[in-house]
Amino acid sequence: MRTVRAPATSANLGSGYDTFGVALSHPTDIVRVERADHTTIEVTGAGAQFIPEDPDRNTVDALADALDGPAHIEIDKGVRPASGLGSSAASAAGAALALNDLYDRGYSREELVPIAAEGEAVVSGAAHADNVAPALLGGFTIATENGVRSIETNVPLVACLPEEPISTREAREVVPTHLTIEELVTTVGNAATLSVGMCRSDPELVGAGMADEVVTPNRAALITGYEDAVEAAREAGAHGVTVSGSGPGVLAVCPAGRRRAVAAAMVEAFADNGEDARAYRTWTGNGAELV
Ligand SMILES: Nc1ncnc2c1ncn2[C@@H]1O[C@H](COP(=O)(O)OP(=O)(O)OP(=O)(O)O)[C@@H](O)[C@H]1O
Ligand SMILES: N[C@@H](CCO)C(=O)O
Repeated sequence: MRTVRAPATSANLGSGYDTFGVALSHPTDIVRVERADHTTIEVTGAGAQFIPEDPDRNTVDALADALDGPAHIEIDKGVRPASGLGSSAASAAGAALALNDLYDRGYSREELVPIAAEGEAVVSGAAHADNVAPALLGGFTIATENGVRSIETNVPLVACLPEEPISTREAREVVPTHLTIEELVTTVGNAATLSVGMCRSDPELVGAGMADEVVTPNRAALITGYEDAVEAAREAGAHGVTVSGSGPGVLAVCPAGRRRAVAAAMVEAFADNGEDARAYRTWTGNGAELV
């Protein structure tokens, strides 16, 4: 038996669609694996009622196949599904690390990233690695088709989750398929600024680099109360605010001492729009770990 704690993650960070991701210090999923003749899955915890235990529809079965490691897999969800905090990726990363160790497959964490990304394809239709990369490696990650890069960083964050779920599959349908050269230039500048900010653990630079006018506005339109939440967070001291992953979660970066105020302001703004929301005061964190 192996047990892994795997973190929530936030992908895109505005300017890094399908590329950037960060691990959050909490919430986390706990994944337990035990050798078995064939794979079975048991899910408990946050939003468990919305997560299929049928192996063909759960992210973790693809990993048991890829690692040739049939197992009874117990997932205790701390990361609510369809929230924008990489719920499916937390389970996939946790199962990948646990099965790799249980069956002594010897893959490095970097090598496990594309394997875990295949689990994402089961739920979103695309094997994007921007959640599984930080869930496995921790810190800030840049996932491209040429591989994944990661750096340790220390940035205060608030993740606010409205109740109304949004599925990644549906949110990918509103992403534009083309952009202008002006939009490309602006996006490159913002993404580079954000990367420098992460390298320096500088929340102000990270916040500036989160700006995005290409993907984020279309995603934001799916989230009731988004504009008000952004405005409230900024008034409370946030340096930058964006859609977390495919939403409906909203991610704010702020000075460490402003997290409580930013969290309260966002929850109140959603409530004013008739949306229940909860906020996590968190930091960039570590990747999945055996416990
Ligand atoms: N182990 C799992 N954990 C969570 N969700 C799962 C799992 N296996 C399958 N799913 C399904 O995946 C969907 C949630 O994944 P989705 O990518 O939409 O959300 P997310 O991972 O919270 O968000 P995001 O990727 O935008 O951060 C739900 O439909 C859920 O039933
Ligand atoms: N990059 C992905 C993250 C969500 O899984 C998206 O925005 O669709």
